[in-house]
Amino acid sequence: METMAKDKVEETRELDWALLPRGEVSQVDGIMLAKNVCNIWDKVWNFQAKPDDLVIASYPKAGTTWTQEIVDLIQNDGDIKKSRRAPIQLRQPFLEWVKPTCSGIDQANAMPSPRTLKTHLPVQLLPPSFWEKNCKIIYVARNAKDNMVSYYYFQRMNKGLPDPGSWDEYFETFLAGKVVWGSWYDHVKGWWRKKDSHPILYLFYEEMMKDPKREIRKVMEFLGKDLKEEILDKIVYNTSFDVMKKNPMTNYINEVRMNHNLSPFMRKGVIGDWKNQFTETQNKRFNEDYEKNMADTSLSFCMEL
Ligand SMILES: Nc1ncnc2c1ncn2[C@@H]1O[C@H](COP(=O)(O)O)[C@@H](OP(=O)(O)O)[C@H]1O
Ligand SMILES: CCc1ccc(OS(=O)(=O)O)cc1
Repeated sequence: METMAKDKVEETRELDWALLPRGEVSQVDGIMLAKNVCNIWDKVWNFQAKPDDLVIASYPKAGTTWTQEIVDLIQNDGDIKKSRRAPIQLRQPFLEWVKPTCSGIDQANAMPSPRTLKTHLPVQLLPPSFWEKNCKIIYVARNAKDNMVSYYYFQRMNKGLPDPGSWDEYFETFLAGKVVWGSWYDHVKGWWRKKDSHPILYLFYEEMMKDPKREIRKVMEFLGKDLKEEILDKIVYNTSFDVMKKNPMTNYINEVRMNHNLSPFMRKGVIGDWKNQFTETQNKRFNEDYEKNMADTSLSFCMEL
């Protein structure tokens, strides 16, 4: 009986999701953003940062939630109970996201300091008061191939974003930068340049995978904290893919616009998954495009182990 009821709930959820319309998009200074964000752009742009605000910035699907959970655990001295107090999107408002009931800006304005805020904005669209107040920023970047694959599956399951179409179509859309939050190239390069003149800790998903403790220690030092080795080990464990996948507070489980049956929020969490998705022709075409677009930067990425 109980199982049947559960099945019914699942079925209803699936139906509700199927009937939901896709989020519309528009542009701010040539960058594609959700239309409801563009509609309140003045409010986003004029957001008043405070000097003790911390920003976690990234291109979508680069390891944002992972970094957010690491930061929250460091801020709470590794206390799991405290970090599980609420879903990640309530603990750390998503600056440029608007829901029918609230916006990230309203959430942030209602929050006591010190605040940690998440954004996917390209560097030129970050509200100027973050620069004026000299706020600390953690940026996380991921290699473009895996980032593209992850974003494709996320757009499929998230009705808040445009329908990605087929993989072959999406491959071209992504390379052309015609996705929400703009071109991957401009995003990672723009934030990379900015770190020379602003307190930005620039992290890489691949380095976090290879040596999570080393990267978590970097974050801890950047935040001015000094935690014991055993606390660091606890944070490494609790922010591992397997543990975070089971954590209801890091999986957007109650987000009605996401269909986790189509693709879970914590999908694979590996380096090099692109090899299961790219055709040989696509890989060749990608590499040519990549070389051209990355010729003017010292940034480099690990694409496989
Ligand atoms: N603790 C963790 N370790 C490794 N990867 C993680 C992780 N938590 C989330 N991810 C991966 O990060 C991506 C989501 O990034 P974001 O939080 O920016 O949306 C997903 O990638 P995949 O789709 O490749 O699995 C997700 O699985
Ligand atoms: C539905 C709100 C939402 C949540 C997360 C998003 O991106 S990411 O997972 O942080 O990369 C986008 C929209």
